[in-house]
Amino acid sequence: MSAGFLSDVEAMYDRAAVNVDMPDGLSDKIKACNATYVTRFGVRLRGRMFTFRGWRATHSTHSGPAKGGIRYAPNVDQDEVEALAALMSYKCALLNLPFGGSKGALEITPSDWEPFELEKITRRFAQELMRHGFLASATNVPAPDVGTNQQMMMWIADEYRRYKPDDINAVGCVTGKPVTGGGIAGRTEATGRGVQYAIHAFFKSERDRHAAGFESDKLEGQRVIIQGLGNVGSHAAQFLSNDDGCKVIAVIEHDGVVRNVDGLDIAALKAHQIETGSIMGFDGGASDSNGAVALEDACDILIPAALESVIHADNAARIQARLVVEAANGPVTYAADEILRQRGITIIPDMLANAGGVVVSYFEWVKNITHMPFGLMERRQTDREHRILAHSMEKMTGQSFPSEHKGEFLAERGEIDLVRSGLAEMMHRAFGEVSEHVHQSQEGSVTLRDAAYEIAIKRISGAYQAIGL
Ligand SMILES: NC(=O)c1ccc[n+]([C@@H]2O[C@H](COP(=O)([O-])OP(=O)(O)OC[C@H]3O[C@@H](n4cnc5c(N)ncnc54)[C@H](O)[C@@H]3O)[C@@H](O)[C@H]2O)c1
Repeated sequence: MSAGFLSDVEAMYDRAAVNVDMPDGLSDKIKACNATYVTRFGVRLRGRMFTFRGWRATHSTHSGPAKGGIRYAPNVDQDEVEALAALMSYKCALLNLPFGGSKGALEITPSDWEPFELEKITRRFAQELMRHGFLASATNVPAPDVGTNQQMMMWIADEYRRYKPDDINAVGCVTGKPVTGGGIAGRTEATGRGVQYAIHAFFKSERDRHAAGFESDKLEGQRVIIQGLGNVGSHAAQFLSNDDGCKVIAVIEHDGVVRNVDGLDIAALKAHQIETGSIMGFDGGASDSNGAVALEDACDILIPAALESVIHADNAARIQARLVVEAANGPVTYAADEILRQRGITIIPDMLANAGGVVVSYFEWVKNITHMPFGLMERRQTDREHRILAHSMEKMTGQSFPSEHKGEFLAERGEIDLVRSGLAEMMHRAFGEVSEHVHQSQEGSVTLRDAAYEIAIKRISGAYQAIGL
């Protein structure tokens, strides 16, 4: 829990909402969280009863179902869940996904429990959610977040399926499932992949890149610092170093930081973390138990991918990165956002930077409720497409391109290719819209964050006005 997370999200909303033309009172309606369900349930374990506390907040249902992850952490609270649910509403609206926003949490330290105990607790939590209308493919669809994974999503889907055997869309009640359990290829790494695509889109945009002081559009050699080597952080770090040639010079975890100015081997560091339970002591870099201070190390791109409110009024003045990419939700407080803005440091905001997860969750949900395989698509060229292709081949090769070759132009693409290309397209399109909005506004006064909020608020307001609200 971080004090002020909800009020920070609301302050960011307010700063943008004044620029959106809305009828009186509608702005307050959009900002408010519709409903938050609090549950306390008992589970018999280790010969006694343990009571757990959980939340599921539905921020908006302007478009349905409400979508958002479930977090397992020891220090969660209602404000945190409501802040995260609000961010989900804005993220889905920005990406033009047909979802409202929701988020859930369970107050628990997952590592304190054996897998079979976690299964019992998760299934019991799922029962509470479904009984109270906070779980179903048509109304409320969770996904993984901090402390949860695809196994837990599968337990939730299975529990729901047992409870509602007559719901033909049962498996679509949750996303982020294993592929063999109705999931979709590429979901596990989707948020990290989306972070990479958001950075690609930024570097492709000359005006945004120049405004942040990046001359070249090359990512190769850019010095990156990542906080959090969990699902999102480890995938983003791997993609940026392996595919793009970035140098990940520091990885910060809850118990310290590992640095290497020549760039860390992320796969080896992740293997070390899995084996020992910590990144500390990795022999491919220098470990230091004072992790938080490494956010202030010199670098080009800083990627907080762990928790909210880690860049705040007390350290924002010392951040040296030129670009901050919010892979985590809410890592920059409202006060820090103002300081970074004044210092000319660019932020790719959370609702854009980490939207890859919900985009691919959307693909998974569509696959589940349509009961159609996603991908495995065979597409035959139309005659016209074939003629255009044949003509350009003739021009390129100087050879004639006979029509009997037509049969060779079967395009077959698997699920992972479709997921990746769909994600890339949606991330680039969303970045383009946000960037365009910034540059159509008065230069300097509107940031990428303001623009993202304004676009999202406008869409939600349009949906509410369409039903006469
Ligand atoms: N999983 C998703 O698909 C997804 C989608 C969108 C946004 N997010 C956001 O990304 C962030 C990370 O989520 P995740 O799914 O990777 O969680 P995760 O549990 O897989 O990983 C979080 C990592 O952060 C580390 N950590 C915890 N406290 C820390 C601290 N004080 N300093 C440094 N590291 C610390 C943990 O040890 C862990 O390795 C969260 O803000 C989450 O809401 C996740």
